Amino acid sequence: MTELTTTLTGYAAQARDDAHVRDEAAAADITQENTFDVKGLNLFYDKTQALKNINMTIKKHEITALIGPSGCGKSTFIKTLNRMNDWIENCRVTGEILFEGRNIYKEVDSLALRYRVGMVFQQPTPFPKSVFENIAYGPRIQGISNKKKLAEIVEESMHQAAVWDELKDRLHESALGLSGGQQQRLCIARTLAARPSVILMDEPTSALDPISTQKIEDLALQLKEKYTIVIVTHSMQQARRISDRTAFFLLGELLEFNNTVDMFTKPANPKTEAYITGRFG
Ligand SMILES: Nc1ncnc2c1ncn2[C@@H]1O[C@H](COP(=O)(O)OP(=O)(O)OP(=O)(O)O)[C@@H](O)[C@H]1O
Repeated sequence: MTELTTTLTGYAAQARDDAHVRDEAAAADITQENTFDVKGLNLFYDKTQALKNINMTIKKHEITALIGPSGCGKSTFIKTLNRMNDWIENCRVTGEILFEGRNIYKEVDSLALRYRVGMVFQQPTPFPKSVFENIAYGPRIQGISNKKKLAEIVEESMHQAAVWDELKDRLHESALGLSGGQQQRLCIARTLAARPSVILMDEPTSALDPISTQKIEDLALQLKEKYTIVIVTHSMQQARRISDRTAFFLLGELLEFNNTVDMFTKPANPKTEAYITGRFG
């Protein structure tokens, strides 16, 4: 099974046991200015420490880019934001992550959190189902069965993911027949259909051609009006083009975190400068 299939199967199983979490998700405090406040976060895989004392604020309706060389902890960090690391054996977290003011390990149910904090992966991961059923999957496991309502959610999500015009006549075709770029926007539509307030994107364009990449970047810029976006990227150009703030990770530490313009024009740390100018990594 792919990581995403495992994730959604996990959602479905929990959803059956745990219907009350929808109410909890809806009750989240949307008046908070910061989406995430990360305080003294450490993460260990067995005895290996992958994240070291991370302190970071992720602001609402901004795009925050996570950059750094391979193995520095970007994916590990982004997955802590919706507790996807819970499924990794021997993974231990200390410190605090507040989501909209509430501690995600103490005050928020993990399923409720994942409804609010959706994730898009590096490789598009459509299910072997129709375009429509891919997007309706999340709402269905959240308990929505009314056909008209499902059709509305599918259409709205596809509009938001800028894929409606291209795919409205292919709703009942297999999603596996779509191009990689269409599949990735379909996966974004599927994420949006679960009504999140945050979209986590882990290298969402690394498997795509330049035109599809540009479509996803344009889409991210549109989506930040309604959502908070966190994106892992190996592309300095992409971080510069679309993000409001950039976080530079090195060997599990957050070495520098600043607004993107300042980070790229006057980095404070010589190691940041060396990385963003391509001198290592
Ligand atoms: N499930 C795991 N078990 C043990 N160690 C892990 C696990 N996942 C990641 N690591 C280790 O944690 C460190 C950070 O990995 P992570 O995947 O977060 O880095 P990254 O910055 O996203 O890298 P890349 O850019 O190559 O994707 C690495 O040393 C990695 O080997």
